[in-house]
Amino acid sequence: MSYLDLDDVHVRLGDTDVLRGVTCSLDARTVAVVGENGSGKSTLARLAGGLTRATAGTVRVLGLDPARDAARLRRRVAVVFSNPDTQIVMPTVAEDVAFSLRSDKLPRQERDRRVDEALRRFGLADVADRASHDLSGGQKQLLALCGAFVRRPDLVIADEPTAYLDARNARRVADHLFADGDHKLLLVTHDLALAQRCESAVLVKDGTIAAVGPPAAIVEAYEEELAC
Ligand SMILES: Nc1ncnc2c1ncn2[C@@H]1O[C@H](COP(=O)(O)OP(=O)(O)OP(=O)(O)O)[C@@H](O)[C@H]1O
Repeated sequence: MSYLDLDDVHVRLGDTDVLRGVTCSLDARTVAVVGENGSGKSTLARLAGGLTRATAGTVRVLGLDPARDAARLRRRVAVVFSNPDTQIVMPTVAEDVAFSLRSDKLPRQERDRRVDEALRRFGLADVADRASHDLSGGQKQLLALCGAFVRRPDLVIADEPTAYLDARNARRVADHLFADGDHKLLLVTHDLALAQRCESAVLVKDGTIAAVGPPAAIVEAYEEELAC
């Protein structure tokens, strides 16, 4: 079943028509979103995450209407951006991960168990009590991911999550995003090798979806376009 259904969706921000009549139905477990700067990729990601509203058209994310089911959507969708500093809110690493579970109202023991498990999985157990803002850039992005995954989301939306990372940390972050699990992944990226790890890809052009298909074919079409 598709988890992102858009029907003739328009998004107008200020005096710009950022998305113009987007229709698509995405059901692959991992989907890359590629396209030139300013084409509308982040807006598409924010729309899917319920962070930006459609001006017109129909949006369904995991079958939910973001305009009516915002709270339910927030529980099931996690969004990760390129700059982890914008997502770290608590003084220590462990507190920051626990903060992600605040609305789940779990018993304290269960919450602590889930935080410990997530810290171990993301290689952050040794820095659990460190000040969040003292982490390296790579560790901060792992912390942002850890906070996203500890909630066990059905859909992870990652907008250029490896943009500021060195090759080793970029690989680590990507491996977590692609790790086996029940979550779907919508990945906005300029890293075309990373895009090709996805099962499907979307090419965004001038606020519209120019093509959807196997990543190799979409990347080839995009590279041809860039060469023009
Ligand atoms: N809040 C806003 N108000 C007005 N225009 C906006 C706003 N947010 C984005 N835009 C414009 O919408 C267009 C698409 O932006 P978006 O960030 O979705 O593109 P993108 O494909 O993700 O770009 P990049 O690859 O550079 O991150 C750009 O022209 C941008 O300037």
